[in-house]
Amino acid sequence: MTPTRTNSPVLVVGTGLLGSSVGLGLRRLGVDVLLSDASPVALGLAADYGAGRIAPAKSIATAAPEDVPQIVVVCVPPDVAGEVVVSQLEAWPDAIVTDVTSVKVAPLEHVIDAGADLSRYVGSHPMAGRETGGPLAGRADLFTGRPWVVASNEKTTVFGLQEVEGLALDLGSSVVSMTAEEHDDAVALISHVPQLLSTAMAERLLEDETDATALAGGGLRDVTRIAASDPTLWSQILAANGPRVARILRLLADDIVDLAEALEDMNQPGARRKVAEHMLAGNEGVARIPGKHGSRRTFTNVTVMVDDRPGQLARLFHEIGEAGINVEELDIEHSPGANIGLATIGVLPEVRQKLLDELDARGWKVAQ
Ligand SMILES: NC(=O)C1=CN([C@@H]2O[C@H](COP(=O)(O)OP(=O)(O)OC[C@H]3O[C@@H](n4cnc5c(N)ncnc54)[C@H](O)[C@@H]3O)[C@@H](O)[C@H]2O)C=CC1
Ligand SMILES: O=C(O)C(=O)Cc1ccc(O)cc1
Repeated sequence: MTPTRTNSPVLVVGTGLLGSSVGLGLRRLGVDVLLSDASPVALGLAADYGAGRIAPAKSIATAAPEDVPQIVVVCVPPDVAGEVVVSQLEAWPDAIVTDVTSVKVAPLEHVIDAGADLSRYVGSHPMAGRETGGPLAGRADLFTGRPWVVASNEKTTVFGLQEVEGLALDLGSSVVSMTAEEHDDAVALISHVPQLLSTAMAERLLEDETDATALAGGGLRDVTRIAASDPTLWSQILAANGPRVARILRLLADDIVDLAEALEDMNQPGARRKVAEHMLAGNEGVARIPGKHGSRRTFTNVTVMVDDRPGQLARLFHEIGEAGINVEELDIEHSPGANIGLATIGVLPEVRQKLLDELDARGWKVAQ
């Protein structure tokens, strides 16, 4: 077993999607994981699926030495995260306690207001998730390659920071340090508002009486993918970050009204320019989203038509590999009504021409 930064045992409180993923990831590294959950069903399922063993004790008072956690990871819904962090700080007076809640100011304020030991609480947030919750959705590799925010406070110790950063690194994440306020500002923009926009667009589809969705391609799918998220979890996340989210929503509403006014009469002076300026600003914004490995490098796409037959994608990748070209990004879409798939391959701009030549030489049809 590779040595880990995380010492055994780790206690995971809340064994849904996040908790069971933490457990599965740590078990894979050989770390001893104790599990606890208010729901016996969620707890039993997580244990049965290999996320760890059911914690025999709820506090240091009754725990055998081998069942006393060094670090407690609180993975419960946002509404109860603060109080669970406080109760875990009290139950395990020598442990570092972190939580993975999607907001960071509310749990921190709860710990401060409760007068609990702030020096042992280090809030954190892995920027990785799925639309479905519960232990069965857990994945050992959920955090691999994803940023994990560690939000220290004025009482945080070097030891506490090391413990939480070690956990994130062991689970394959890259650590990003910021304050709780900086975190909540950032997630309002990159996670909470996008969730609401996706939801609002998907909600418009309820008005579709002409079965327009049958024509839907990648654009609509990309924009509405996260509209399938869990309403209970998201109501709690949004309630804990309301004013920050509302501020950005209002700016967005201004942009949308501006666009609608231009579109209502495209012959009015400046209307076309206004639409073009919004499109250009969007191009600039999207170029800011980091690509692979967190770099801001952008890739150029080549879309290849692939027959919908077994083995065709494997052949495509094998041949690209043979040509010595690295695939940086990949997207696969089925063309509605046709027996072909569209494989969009992102490569470094400098190898684009080589890729086009190699595909052509091997008889592949390039769609754009
Ligand atoms: N779902 C996602 O994509 C992500 C969620 N998060 C955060 O992770 C946390 C957990 O979310 P999920 O795992 O998705 O939720 P989940 O619903 O899958 O799991 C939550 C678990 O907490 C348990 N629980 C509820 N109250 C409890 C209490 N008082 N004591 C002990 N256990 C309790 C529930 O029984 C459930 O098993 C949330 O705070 C969320 O903001 C963070 C990153 C991504
Ligand atoms: O929003 C995203 O990009 C996701 O991948 C899903 C997600 C949901 C909630 C979080 O707290 C963090 C990530």
